[in-house]
Amino acid sequence: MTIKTLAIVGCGKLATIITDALIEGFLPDYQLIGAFSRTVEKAKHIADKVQNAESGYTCATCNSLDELLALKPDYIIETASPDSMKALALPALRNGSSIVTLSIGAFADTEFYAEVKATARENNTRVHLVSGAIGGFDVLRTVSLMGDCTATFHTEKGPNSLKNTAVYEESLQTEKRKVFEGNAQEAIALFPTRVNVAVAASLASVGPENMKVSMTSTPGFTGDEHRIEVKSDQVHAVIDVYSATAQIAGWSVVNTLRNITSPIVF
Ligand SMILES: NC(=O)C1=CN([C@@H]2O[C@H](COP(=O)(O)OP(=O)(O)OC[C@H]3O[C@@H](n4cnc5c(N)ncnc54)[C@H](OP(=O)(O)O)[C@@H]3O)[C@@H](O)[C@H]2O)C=CC1
Ligand SMILES: O=C([O-])CC(=O)C(=O)O
Repeated sequence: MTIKTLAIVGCGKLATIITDALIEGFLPDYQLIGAFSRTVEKAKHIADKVQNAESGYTCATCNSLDELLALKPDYIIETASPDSMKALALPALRNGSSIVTLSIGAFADTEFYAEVKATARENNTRVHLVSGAIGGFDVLRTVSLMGDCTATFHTEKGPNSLKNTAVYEESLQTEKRKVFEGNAQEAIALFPTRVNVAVAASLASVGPENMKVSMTSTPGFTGDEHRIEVKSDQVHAVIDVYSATAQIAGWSVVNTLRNITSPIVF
């Protein structure tokens, strides 16, 4: 197996988990050669981790996306935001870099999604939508291939994780309430970095316009509880995932990268 090169865009909490996993030996088929983030110190923090691990190669702190693209990485890990994914996807694919992304909400824009698919195909590159804080893409995709089906996504969060969103009110600290009902496109428009999972599940099944999404705020609730349900005339599948923190999303990138180079593919 030849070594694949990686670069990371968006050097926050999840990028740190992925970098630490690489340093700890979970990604032996990869070298992390570049990091870029809105705040350059954060990119430097990631690059320094790799340098300090004496990995025998250089990880560059990039001052712009163009600088990162110039490194011609085989894979770009996107752990920034749906907006940043929108800005980098087409230039990265045209550059010959495949993408592993957590900000799947970017693909709620169906025109953009179609353009990304066409560009990846033209450039012999791929976009990997990681399972993130959920799972079950296999069953969602399989059931939707078999014929008509319906799919719903419900998420439960604590009020503190809704602060700085349009639905937040102090009363949520004491009252349990449904704070959102709509489709996956409407959900990601209202919560741009909190329901990437709903868009991901919709793309794996009925599409962002047809996925019914709801969100409940529960006082004192810690973490996220996601329930995805897909129903057809033959199959009824329920996928429940509770996570106390978003760490599972970082590890899902590690899992996807391992799958890419593994002789056995899940
Ligand atoms: N699919 C899933 O299950 C999940 C997906 N996510 C997605 O992953 C992303 C990362 O999560 P997390 O690590 O917790 O978030 P953090 O806020 O810890 O890290 C994101 C980093 O990306 C940087 N950033 C933001 N926008 C840009 C941009 N346009 N260009 C370059 N850098 C940028 C931020 O910079 P600065 O420091 O300057 O703010 C920050 O350092 C989330 O925004 C969300 O979209 C998260 C959880 C689950
Ligand atoms: O962490 C989660 O449960 C989900 C999340 O932030 C996202 O999908 O963007």
